[in-house]
Amino acid sequence: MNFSRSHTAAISVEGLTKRYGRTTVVDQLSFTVRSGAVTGFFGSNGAGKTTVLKAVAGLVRPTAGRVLIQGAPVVSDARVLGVHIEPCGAHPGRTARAHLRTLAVLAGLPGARVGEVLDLVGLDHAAEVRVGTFSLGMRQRLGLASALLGDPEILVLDEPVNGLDPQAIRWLRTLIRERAERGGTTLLSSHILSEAARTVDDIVIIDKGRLVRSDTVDELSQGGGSLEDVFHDLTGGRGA
Ligand SMILES: Nc1ncnc2c1ncn2[C@@H]1O[C@H](COP(=O)(O)OP(=O)(O)OP(=O)(O)O)[C@@H](O)[C@H]1O
Repeated sequence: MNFSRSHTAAISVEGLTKRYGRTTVVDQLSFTVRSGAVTGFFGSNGAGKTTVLKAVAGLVRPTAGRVLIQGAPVVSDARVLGVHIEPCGAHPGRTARAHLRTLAVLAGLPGARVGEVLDLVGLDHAAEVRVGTFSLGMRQRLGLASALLGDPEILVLDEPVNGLDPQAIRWLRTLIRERAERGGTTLLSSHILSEAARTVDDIVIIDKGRLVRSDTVDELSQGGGSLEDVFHDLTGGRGA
């Protein structure tokens, strides 16, 4: 099914600030994620990416500022927003199928969707296996399955290729690009800049919780630099 193409930004982060005690981890951050585009979200370790993605998902309450999803305050409709941020929250003693079934019931989604997403992420053979025995890559696949349950218009993924084997990385890239062809929006963080550069349309780079660059990949490449070069220039070579 195609997603409705809206002129509104899929996600607007407006003056987002998050402090833990006296430490400011996200500092007046503003950026938008275009509807129907794939946006890569980059920053060094500890730059604040996961905190921002959690705020987008409604899992972290901003100290100041706000996040809008399709122009409205944070939503919990699995058909609009699907999120995968590790840990995926599955009880180690439950099977993958039981975990997804519970999520489907809570989200009001048809039970048949569970088998579909297990197939989609290549976990059909492990559906009855307890999650506690899963490898990192299998946990990532389960997290992706959870996020994809509602075939959401907007997908938010925190380092989704972490732990995936080369076939799975290629599969995920194809899935994200096919979603974009249907008008689906994806915001993903990654440290693997060369892989991300093959997948994304737009980039957002943060450093110490602040925006340092928001651009399209086309504009970036017109400047002559690779994503990796630009990242290292803007973050002082601290590594992705
Ligand atoms: N619940 C919390 N309480 C206190 N500090 C926190 C909390 N969550 C995150 N932080 C701190 O906020 C900063 C940003 O963390 P965050 O996980 O958002 O960074 P990141 O860019 O995702 O890093 P990485 O690339 O290493 O995953 C870090 O210094 C982290 O220690």
